[in-house]
Amino acid sequence: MEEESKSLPSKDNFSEWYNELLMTAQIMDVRYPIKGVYVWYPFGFSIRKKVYNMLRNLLDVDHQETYFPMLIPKPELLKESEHIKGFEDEVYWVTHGGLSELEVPLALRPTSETAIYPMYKLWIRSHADLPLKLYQIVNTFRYETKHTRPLIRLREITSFKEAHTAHATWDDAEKQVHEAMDLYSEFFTKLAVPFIVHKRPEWDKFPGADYTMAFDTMMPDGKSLQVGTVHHLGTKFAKTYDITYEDEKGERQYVNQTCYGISERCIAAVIGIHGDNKGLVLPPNASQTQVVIIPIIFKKDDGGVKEACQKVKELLRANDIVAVIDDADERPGAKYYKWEMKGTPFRIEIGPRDIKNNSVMLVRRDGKKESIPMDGLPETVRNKLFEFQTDLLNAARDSMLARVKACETLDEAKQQIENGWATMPWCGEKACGLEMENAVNCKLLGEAHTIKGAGKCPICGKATDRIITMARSY
Ligand SMILES: Nc1ncnc2c1ncn2[C@@H]1O[C@H](COS(=O)(=O)NC(=O)[C@@H](N)CS)[C@@H](O)[C@H]1O
Repeated sequence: MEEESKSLPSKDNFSEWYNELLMTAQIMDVRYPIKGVYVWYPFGFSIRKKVYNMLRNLLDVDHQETYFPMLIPKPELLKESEHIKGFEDEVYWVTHGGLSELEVPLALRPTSETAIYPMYKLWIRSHADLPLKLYQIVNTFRYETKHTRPLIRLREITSFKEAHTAHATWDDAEKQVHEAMDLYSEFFTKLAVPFIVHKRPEWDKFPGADYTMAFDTMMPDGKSLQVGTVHHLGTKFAKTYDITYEDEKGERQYVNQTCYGISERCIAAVIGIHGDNKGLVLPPNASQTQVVIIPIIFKKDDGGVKEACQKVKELLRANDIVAVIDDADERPGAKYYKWEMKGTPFRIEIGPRDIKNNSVMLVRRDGKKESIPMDGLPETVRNKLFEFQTDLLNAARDSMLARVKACETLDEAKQQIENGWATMPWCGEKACGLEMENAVNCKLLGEAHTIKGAGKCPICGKATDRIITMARSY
């Protein structure tokens, strides 16, 4: 495919840089003729594949993967009133089969509670069937009216991982909420994406949920990106869909449920947070290729360089490190540019001098360059890969936390969210919360366990130790 050789705009203009990079690095093609619907380039899809395989491996420890229908009959979708209130203006409808109008309109799943839970009713009979922990990775459809953007706000969400669990008691479901949060923490840590977990305010929780825990990360423009959510659903859906089980005493009880979702926003976060003016910077767990080997040949006789490259590639692959040799007939500099644009974590340069010293030149994507001996090469490279992932995460976390600031007044908060997040005391009343959102023109992300403090609610003046985070959001 034709590589776009255009240079990137500066990352200081994040939105322009982000859009240009998605095309130049061949992640997603935004030219599909439906708003909010985009096309994966094969390279972008290789990132998705790597990232979602990692997510599957984490889930498959104690979940089972399955697949539910995309089409949902209107009566099923409308059953849970709070849920449908939250989604009715986002649902796409299928009204015809060929030339004939359908008797019952069918919704394209915006999320799959209303497709799955009628089946859970049929599948769950006794406490022995619990806990039931299933997930699927599917496309979902939401008629988003806010600004659509590839990987961030799509109308066809192409990589929607949704897990749906059922438990005997509210506490068991609460335990599952925490297990899901631990799994998400591990997943985002492996992607070197820092996050703060906020409990969403009552008025912004998932429609039909008891409460919502959200994983929020900060994009370079200071806006928050909700990259994952975990919802405690209590018995609301169980009562609506009559999902009951027979307990040990033979009595019928409603199940308690949770659901938790991650979409391709996790990839938007990796690209946005770690990328630089030369292109993508991919943590090893997000990149199909971890090391590209570049032969440095000056004259006809390559002095054994080609052979050495082959040996290094085989050595690394034998140790589960994905290495490729770029032996195209191109100047090394042109190769560096190409692989840096694609965000490959490491480059190994091998020239006659390296052969003589029995070493290779290891260049880390962020520029760190060092000569390492051939002896123990795979072990050294593996350690360097892990070091890179840790350095990326620490740098991103430090930069995010440096931009979260405790503010005394709403004016100060308004100023602060121009380029970061503000935290302020909040009495917990919805009226005050909504007034804070209006005054600062932002979203209240909610309260975070990790953010402590005390003060007076800026609206009603009541003393409180509840601290809330405010941010501009995607
Ligand atoms: N239009 C969208 N484009 C891309 N990602 C989205 C979009 N809408 C939501 N998401 C992502 O999908 C995650 C789950 O969506 S959700 O509405 O919060 N939760 C659910 O749908 C629940 N059924 C859990 S799967 C969100 O946390 C967000 O990261």
